[in-house]
Amino acid sequence: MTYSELSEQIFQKQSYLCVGLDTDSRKLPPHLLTEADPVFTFNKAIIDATIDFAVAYKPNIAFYEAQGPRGWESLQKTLDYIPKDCFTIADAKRGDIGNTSDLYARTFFDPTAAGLAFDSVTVAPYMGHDSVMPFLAYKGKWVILLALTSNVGSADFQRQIIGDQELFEMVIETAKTWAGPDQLMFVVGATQANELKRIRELAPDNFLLVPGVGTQGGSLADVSRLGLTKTGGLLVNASRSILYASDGTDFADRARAEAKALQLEMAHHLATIS
Ligand SMILES: O=C(O)c1cc(=O)[nH]c(=O)n1[C@@H]1O[C@H](COP(=O)(O)O)[C@@H](O)[C@H]1O
Repeated sequence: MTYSELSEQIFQKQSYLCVGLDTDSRKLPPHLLTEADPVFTFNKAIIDATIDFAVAYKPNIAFYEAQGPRGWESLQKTLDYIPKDCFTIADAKRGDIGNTSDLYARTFFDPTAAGLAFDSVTVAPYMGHDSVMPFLAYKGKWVILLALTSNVGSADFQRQIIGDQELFEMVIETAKTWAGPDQLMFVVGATQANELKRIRELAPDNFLLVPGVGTQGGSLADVSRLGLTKTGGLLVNASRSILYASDGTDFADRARAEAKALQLEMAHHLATIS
């Protein structure tokens, strides 16, 4: 999906919601456990329930890998089920020496080589340019680079001062020389809204993937006020607050209500940008 197609979807759906498919087999509604593939059955119901309100879906790969080969199968079926006009994110947080990153990129981008057909993958910047380039070699695919993450440990390295800037600022400035906003997004945690003004100065045109609203307590209002741009420029993720709103037979209805509430607030914020 291109930058302008993603932007169009946001204005069409009046939403920049990304539903995080962090499907934990231990948290599934009990009545689904007799299904042949409970994880896929759950994901299918969540996608059906939220599709009117979401522009993106982000399966976190850990939840699937932890299930062994069955998990990978559930992931493949889930990706195939997501409508093609939605942006898809493999939240894998990969990055390694070049030849290894090359295989990670194949895993998430190249169905002709037994891989998956995601639009994007999350990548850790720590190993530098040659660990990121193999992902960027796939034209039409996106790298979503960790900049300032939502967790407390983000202070350990990302907030350290190097020269006259913090490490996450250096990551953004340097990575911008590797690819344009048509292929590169940055992850900024919703819990880091105070830094969004500075981040928008450094990256005015890049999409930001912002996880951490809902269960982690980030504010959608603050993120939207400081992060929205004329093209949208944001994908705000919520996982647990949508997926596990209920573990009863009403789980999909409750997930839909959570997603709808976020979308309604997003429509309101979109109306404030001209
Ligand atoms: O890259 C991410 O998506 C990510 C980065 C970050 O800084 N914080 C963060 O929570 N995430 C992911 O976003 C999702 C957040 O889930 P909830 O807190 O349940 O909404 C999880 O899949 C996390 O792995």
